[in-house]
Amino acid sequence: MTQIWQTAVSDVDTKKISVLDRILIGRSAAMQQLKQVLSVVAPTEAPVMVQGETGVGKELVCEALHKASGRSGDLVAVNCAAIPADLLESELFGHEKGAFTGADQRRIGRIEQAQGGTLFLDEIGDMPLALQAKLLRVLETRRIQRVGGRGEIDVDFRLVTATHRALASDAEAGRFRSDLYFRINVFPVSVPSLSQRTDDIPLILEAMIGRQQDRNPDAMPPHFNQGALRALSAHSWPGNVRELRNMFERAAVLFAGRVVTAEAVQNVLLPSQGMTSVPAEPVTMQPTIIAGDDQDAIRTILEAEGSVDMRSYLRDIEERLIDAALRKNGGCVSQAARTLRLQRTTLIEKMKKLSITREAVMMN
Ligand SMILES: Nc1ncnc2c1ncn2[C@@H]1O[C@H](COP(=O)(O)OP(=O)(O)OP(=O)(O)O)[C@@H](O)[C@H]1O
Repeated sequence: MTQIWQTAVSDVDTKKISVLDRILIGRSAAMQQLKQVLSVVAPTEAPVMVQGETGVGKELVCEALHKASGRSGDLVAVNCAAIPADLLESELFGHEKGAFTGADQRRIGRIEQAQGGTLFLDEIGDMPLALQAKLLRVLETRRIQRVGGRGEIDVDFRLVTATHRALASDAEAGRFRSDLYFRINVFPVSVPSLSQRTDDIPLILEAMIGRQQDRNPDAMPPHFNQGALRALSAHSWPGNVRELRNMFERAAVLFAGRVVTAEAVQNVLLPSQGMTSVPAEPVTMQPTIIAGDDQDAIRTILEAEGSVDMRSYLRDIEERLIDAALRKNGGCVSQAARTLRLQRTTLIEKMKKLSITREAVMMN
């Protein structure tokens, strides 16, 4: 940390740190440094660009930043890569009734919804160039015009962005507007990868067990012994905390109420070295690949245990797919249903049955 930063963070607000601690689990040096930086920048209006590998917790950092900001409005998240380019403008800016075929009523866009709060533009590197120009204008004038609207509306929101792309090189190559890049990259924040903070794994697992018990107080959590924790620390975690969460969800089904050993980690929970096959977004994979991945684990567990609770296993897979589809589509149930190739009503029924709400999914 530079001298300037040391001076800035020496006076951090402990209340803000505790808000950040509740959301961002981890006491490693890398996480503590990140939380100190966030506590300084949270109450300001500076646009923040969150950088980091896939699954590292960029969206969670945005949530933490919003909660610690003291802003009274909502946190509104838009995944620019998940919304078709031709719909993104009206999603962000809203539209007036009759603005285009199918616009049978006025719709308030996400930017207006973030009034007084925080607008999180995830995967901003995937935003079409024409829309980038419109966003730049909003950031400069703090006004928007709904699609098909005449008047301008004042907007007050804090912008947080994230991307998996190398935006600086995209800007140099003309794939991303460099003026917008400089406007949004006022405060870059880098989230450390899980392999840089393996000390945090036990705490994160503890939090996951706590969350599982909140959801289902009768669930018997798996217990990771010291050997298992050492095996988890030695793993390379290319999918970061999302990969850890997926591993935990397997453990919760396959080792409910039982001890997880190093052997179980290596042979069942993280069977291939490096685990490069772990999906960043399980929902984007073909069903046969999901089945293939889990098949090895199921075969091993059947050999070791003689049985597996099929209903609970299938329920877990359904929950994971619905969770991932809702996240991928920014909480929109109709789009999530399309992603899962289900009728909207079927998805709603399944969500009710599994006690999944889009609000809970988007908050986690
Ligand atoms: N420090 C943490 N403590 C607890 N859970 C975490 C932490 N960091 C990430 N997670 C969990 O890991 C999962 C992935 O996090 P998130 O979606 O924020 O990652 P991301 O960096 O935005 O991923 P992507 O680049 O793919 O969009 C989420 O379930 C999140 O709750």
